[in-house]
Amino acid sequence: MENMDNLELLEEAKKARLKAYTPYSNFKVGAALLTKSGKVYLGCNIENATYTPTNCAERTAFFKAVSEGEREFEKIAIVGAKDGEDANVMCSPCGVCRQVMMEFCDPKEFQIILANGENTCRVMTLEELLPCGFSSFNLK
Ligand SMILES: O=c1ccn([C@H]2C[C@H](O)[C@@H](CO)O2)c(=O)[nH]1
Ligand SMILES: [Zn+2]
Repeated sequence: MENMDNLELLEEAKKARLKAYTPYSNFKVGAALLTKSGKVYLGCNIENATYTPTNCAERTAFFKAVSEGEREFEKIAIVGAKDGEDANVMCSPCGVCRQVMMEFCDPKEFQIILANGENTCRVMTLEELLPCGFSSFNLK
């Protein structure tokens, strides 16, 4: 699936969203992460009764991929909404997830695909979502 387009990736994110474990917020998120080699890793949010250990969909997808040896990423599609509401509403990644993306992605190249109400999407670079981000380059 090397040339997977943004709408196809969004469809994968919607499938991932069906697996979300959200008994506390009822806000379900799905993410589909495309590697440079063309593989797709899906993630959903996973909540916890003590709240803090909750993992976002985006980080689930990244951690699954990284734990399988992946290090190079092209783009991620994200869909999120309350149960029973339109999942094509724009759900942008939280600050913690943006920082995790910063660890593995070129901020000028990595694309974040957000769905909107018409099921078309807005595409932003990581740099646009996390300007002046801190990364391993700062520690060199
Ligand atoms: O981009 C986002 C924003 C929120 N959440 C999750 C965390 C929590 O389970 C719920 C409400 O914040 O949505 C994500 O997975 N990704
Ligand atoms: Zn997050």
